[in-house]
Amino acid sequence: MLQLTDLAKLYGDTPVFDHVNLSVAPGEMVAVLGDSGVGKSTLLNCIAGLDTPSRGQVTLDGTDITHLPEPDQARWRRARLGFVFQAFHVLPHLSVADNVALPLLLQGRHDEARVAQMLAEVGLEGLGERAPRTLSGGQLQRVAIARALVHRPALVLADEPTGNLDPDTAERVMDLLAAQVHAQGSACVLVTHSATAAARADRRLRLTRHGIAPASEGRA
Ligand SMILES: Nc1ncnc2c1ncn2[C@@H]1O[C@H](COP(=O)(O)OP(=O)(O)OP(=O)(O)O)[C@@H](O)[C@H]1O
Repeated sequence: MLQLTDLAKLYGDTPVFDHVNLSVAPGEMVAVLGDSGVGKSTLLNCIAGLDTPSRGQVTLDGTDITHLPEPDQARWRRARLGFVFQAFHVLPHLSVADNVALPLLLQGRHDEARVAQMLAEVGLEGLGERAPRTLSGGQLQRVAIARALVHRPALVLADEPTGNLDPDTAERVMDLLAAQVHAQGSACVLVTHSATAAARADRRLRLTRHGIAPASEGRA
């Protein structure tokens, strides 16, 4: 269970966001919508420990991430977190399979069967030896999803994962992400501008300067 308690990020006296309270259950996908610049990416980075909140707490399964010393936080990220980005961030000099294997290798684990299973789950069976540059955008995002989930993380953070994809591919990628998150029981926070992508989430919330609240339907 992911828990954000009274989380705030300020620059000087100016809040980007404040009073963010949120619980995300295992296997639940929550979409965070909000105007451009309201701090959605900053919120994800604060949850991941890549940015420091000015106030409040992030806990995952009872562990307070916000106040872990950096080496422990990095270990926590490697073991418990999967991240999917808009720009895929697939490493160009590694094969597709080696990209997917990366989170396992960073923990000193070799598990070819698990990598093959993930490639099959995202519909990339047989493409493991290919170089990323030979794949389409939709296929690259499938690689990124397989990589984000291969180590069975408790928490998956997705920042505009369909932002670089055409509408049909975006729908298929979101179906895949939602199915994987549900099947593996990971809590997932999805940041998106896309109403279609947000529709795949179990809940939709809107981030404002003053907090986070259920999004009114019909407004992305
Ligand atoms: N050093 C800084 N000083 C003051 N404000 C900053 C600083 N760095 C970032 N900001 C502000 O923090 C806000 C958060 O930006 P962020 O990228 O998280 O928003 P976003 O909701 O993800 O935007 P978008 O939807 O456009 O990607 C922005 O309004 C930005 O201007």
